[in-house]
Amino acid sequence: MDQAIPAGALPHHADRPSQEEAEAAVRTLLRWAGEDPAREGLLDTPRRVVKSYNEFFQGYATDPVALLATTFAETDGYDEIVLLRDIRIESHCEHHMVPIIGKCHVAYLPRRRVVGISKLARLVEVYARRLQIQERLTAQIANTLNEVLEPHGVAVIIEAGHQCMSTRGVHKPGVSMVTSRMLGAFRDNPTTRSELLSMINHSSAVSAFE
Ligand SMILES: Nc1nc2c(ncn2[C@@H]2O[C@H](COP(=O)(O)OP(=O)(O)OP(=O)(O)O)[C@@H](O)[C@H]2O)c(=O)[nH]1
Ligand SMILES: [Zn+2]
Repeated sequence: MDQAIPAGALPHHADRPSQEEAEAAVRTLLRWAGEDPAREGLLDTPRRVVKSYNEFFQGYATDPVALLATTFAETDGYDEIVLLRDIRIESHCEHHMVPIIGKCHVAYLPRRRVVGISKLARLVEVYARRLQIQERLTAQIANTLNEVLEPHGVAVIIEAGHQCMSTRGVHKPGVSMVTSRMLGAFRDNPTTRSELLSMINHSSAVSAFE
């Protein structure tokens, strides 16, 4: 698991700045940008920004390991790939604090137990709602799933656009970054890996079942 930010870390520690301090910091940035924080349209902005940050960074308040605590053993021996694909990713880049938007595929090969599928999406959410680089986001999801479920294999693939590359800096819209973390059978067995890739690539039938 990541050394700098352990999966179970809850960085909402005792010296966390108060709501008032966070709002004052937003007023400082508004003044820095050339604005008057006292004008009518901006009076509520610090409160809204802090509320938004609370949502963007919710992931620090949840223990990802605890999310995967409920598992099911009555699977009649199901031991094929379980894949949740096209999970929307909304994260923020830790260098510029601007959005990373994309999608994520999470797969595992169950050993004995399976986890509720919503928990896979929640796991993605917990790590995405932190300041991230895409490589670490990918690795954290895969490592946590691997350590908690101890499956035969785990695969996480993320494709995302980084607004720090499209709306500022190098200004290259339409560029996506693709990262993957393959563990166990997905790493060692080419047949298992290519089965996963064909499952990811076949056209979706989900609208027929929703
Ligand atoms: N590897 C990786 N790099 C990222 C990610 N998100 C942003 N970056 C890059 O992080 C780098 C930060 O580089 P710096 O040179 O310190 O920052 P900067 O001066 O703002 O760089 P520019 O974006 O090139 O203007 C940039 O190259 C970004 O494109 C990510 O998820 N993974
Ligand atoms: Zn960035």
